[in-house]
Amino acid sequence: MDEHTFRDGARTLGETANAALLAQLSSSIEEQAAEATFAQPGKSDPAAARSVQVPITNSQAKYCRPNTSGNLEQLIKDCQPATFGFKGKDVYDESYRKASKLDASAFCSSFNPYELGIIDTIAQVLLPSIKEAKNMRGVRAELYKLNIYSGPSGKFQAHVDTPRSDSQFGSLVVCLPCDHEGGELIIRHQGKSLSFDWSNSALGEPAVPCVQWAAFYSDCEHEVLEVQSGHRITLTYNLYVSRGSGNLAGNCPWMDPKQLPLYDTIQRMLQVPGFMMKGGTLGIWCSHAYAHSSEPSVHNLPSSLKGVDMAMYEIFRALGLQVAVRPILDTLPDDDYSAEEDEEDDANSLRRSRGDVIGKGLRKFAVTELSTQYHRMDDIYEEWGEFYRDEVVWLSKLRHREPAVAFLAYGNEASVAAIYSGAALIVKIPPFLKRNV
Ligand SMILES: O=C(O)CCC(=O)C(=O)O
Ligand SMILES: [Fe+2]
Repeated sequence: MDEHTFRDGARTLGETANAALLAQLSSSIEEQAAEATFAQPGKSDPAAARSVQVPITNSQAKYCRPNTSGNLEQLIKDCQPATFGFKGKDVYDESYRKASKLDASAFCSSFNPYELGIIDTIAQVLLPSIKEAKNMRGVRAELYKLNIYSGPSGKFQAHVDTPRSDSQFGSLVVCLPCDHEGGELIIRHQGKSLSFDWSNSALGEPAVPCVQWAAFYSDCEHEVLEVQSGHRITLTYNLYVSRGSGNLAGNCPWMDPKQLPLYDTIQRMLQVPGFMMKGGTLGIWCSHAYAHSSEPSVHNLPSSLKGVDMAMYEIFRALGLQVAVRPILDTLPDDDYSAEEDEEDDANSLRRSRGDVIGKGLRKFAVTELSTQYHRMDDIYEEWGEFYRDEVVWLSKLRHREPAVAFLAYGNEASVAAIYSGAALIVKIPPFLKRNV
C-alpha cells in the first residue's frame, strides 16, 4: 500500500522518519546557534599563508617566514618566556604556561587580518550579540603578542584573557603556518566547548599550509593543549568595539571639517553682523533618505549621516554651533488653516506662522486613536512625541519624507490619515554678539 494513504490517523513511516530528522536538525541548529555565537573559526586561502612574513625588529631586521628553518631558529631565539597575569602580577610558571613570546613592539608582520576580511567577518558574526555595541558597527583589532608553543610540552592552561579596556569584547588568535602536532585551542562558554586543531594532521593530505584563526568573547575560558612536536606560532589580537564605516558622523576625530570648502563660506556668513543679527534657527533638510522614524534606525542618526549631510553636520560642530538631526512634521493645514491655502500648498508652504513642529528627538512612527473631530492637531502632535515650535529659516528643499503619526481624519467620511516628517539638520545660530567665530 502506498504510504500516503495513511493520511488520517497514524503517521506513515516516511513521516515519522521525516519528523525525527527534522527534530534532530532543529536541535542541532539550536545548539549551533548557541555555539556559533561565542567563538568563530576561520581559515585563509593558502596564497595568503605563503606570503606571511614576520620581520623581527629587535635583532638585525631579518625577515622570517616561520617555516623556513634558519629563520625559525632566529625567531625562537628572539622570543622571551611568556608570562601570564595572576593576582595582578605577571608570573612565569611552566606548569601553567609553557610558551615564549614577542611583544607587539618587538616585531612587525606582513600578516594583516583586515586585508583577509577577518575583521569584517568578526564584526558581522560576533558584534550583534554584544549589548554594549548597540550603536557600534566596527571592530578594531590591536596586535598584542606573538606566541610560540613548542613541542614536546608547550601549553597554556585554562584561563580567561584580561580585558585591556571597557571597549574590549574579545580576542583573536591567528595561527601562522608552521609545522606542529597537538596544541588544540579549546574555547569554553556556558558549558559548551569548541576545539580548534591547527596541527599538520588536521590539515589532511597533502597538507596545504594556511593561516587559521579563531575569535571569541572575553568571557570565554580557553586553553592551549600540549603541543607534541614542532612549533605552534600564533599572533594574538585584542578586539575592541568601534564605530565602523557608515557610523562616524560626530565621532570622527581624523576628519578635519575646516578643510571642507563650505566651512569658510559658513564661517564668513556668521562673521557678518547683518546675518541673523538676533540669532535664530537654520534648517537644512537631509539630502539623503534616512530611515528616521523606525526602530532601531532612530538610534543610528546622527552617526550614520553621509555625504553632504555629514559634511554639514561636522562643519557646524566645528564652528561651535549647536546642531542636531530632528524630525520636522508636515503640519496639516488645520494648524493654521484656511481653505484657500489647502489648494496651492506644497509641503514647505504648509509650515505656517506658528512655526515648524520640531520633534525633540527622533522617534518611531506613532499610531494614535485621536481624531480631528475631537482633538486639536497639537494633541495629535503630542502623541507623536515631545515637540516644540520654531521659526526655521530653511536653506534647502525637503526631499524625503516618512510617515510619522497616524490619526483619524474626519471629512465626508472618516479615514485613517498620516502626517509625514522629514529629517533635517537644525542649527542654532547665536545672536551676532555671542558668536565665537
Ligand atoms: O595562542 C593561542 O592559541 C592562545 C593564546 C592565549 O590564550 C593568550 O595569549 O592569552
Ligand atoms: Fe588567552
